[in-house]
Amino acid sequence: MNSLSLFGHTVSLLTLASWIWAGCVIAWYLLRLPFELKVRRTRVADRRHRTFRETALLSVSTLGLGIIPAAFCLTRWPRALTYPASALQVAAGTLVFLVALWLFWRTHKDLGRNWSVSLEIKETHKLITHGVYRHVRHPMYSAFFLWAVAQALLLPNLMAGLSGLVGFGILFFFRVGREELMMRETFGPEYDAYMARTKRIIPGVY
Ligand SMILES: C[S@@+](CC[C@H](N)C(=O)[O-])C[C@H]1O[C@@H](n2cnc3c(N)ncnc32)[C@H](O)[C@@H]1O
Repeated sequence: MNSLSLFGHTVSLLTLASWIWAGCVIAWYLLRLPFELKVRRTRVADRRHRTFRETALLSVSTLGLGIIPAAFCLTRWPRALTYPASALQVAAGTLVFLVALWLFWRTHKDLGRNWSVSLEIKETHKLITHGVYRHVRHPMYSAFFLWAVAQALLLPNLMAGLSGLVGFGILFFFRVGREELMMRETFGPEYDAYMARTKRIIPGVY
């Protein structure tokens, strides 16, 4: 099945999957907006870790999770790497994106004013170890990985589908060690103990 009827119109599965991807990405930023407005009023104590390298990593991630898939949804480029969409794949991708959205919202609720896009420490920074932070140290990164998996399922194109896993994977693996070092420098034994009882992104596994 490569097309279906929606409100009397025939829509290809690929078009539907592109709309779902775009809708979930818009929802992601709308969910973040109130938290982003709130943290703007929180003063930063340490921004030594907000380096050019951080900006480069954020750009690579945005390219893989946003720009390349958006270009595919709008232009179908690169056509040669597209394969037939399957309804099961689109349904699974939608489900994974919904779980990612929930987890992303939950991490913002738990982190509150301690959240920042890049690596920094606020003046009133508190170590959060409750809510979803009880299960893993980096649940927001788990949510981003789920977005990347959902993208791979939703977009039947080898480049647009997999660019999220590559782009966010690069950000994660080059950032996570530095973030943990920054947290250990700030919170000392409290963070060491937290590290000893939790995994990074998958409870009990990694
Ligand atoms: C983009 S957020 C990601 C947070 C976390 N790595 C995650 O994936 O859920 C990065 C900022 O969150 C803050 N942060 C990370 N873990 C934290 C924790 N357990 N408690 C409070 N702040 C934390 C750090 O100050 C860092 O600059």
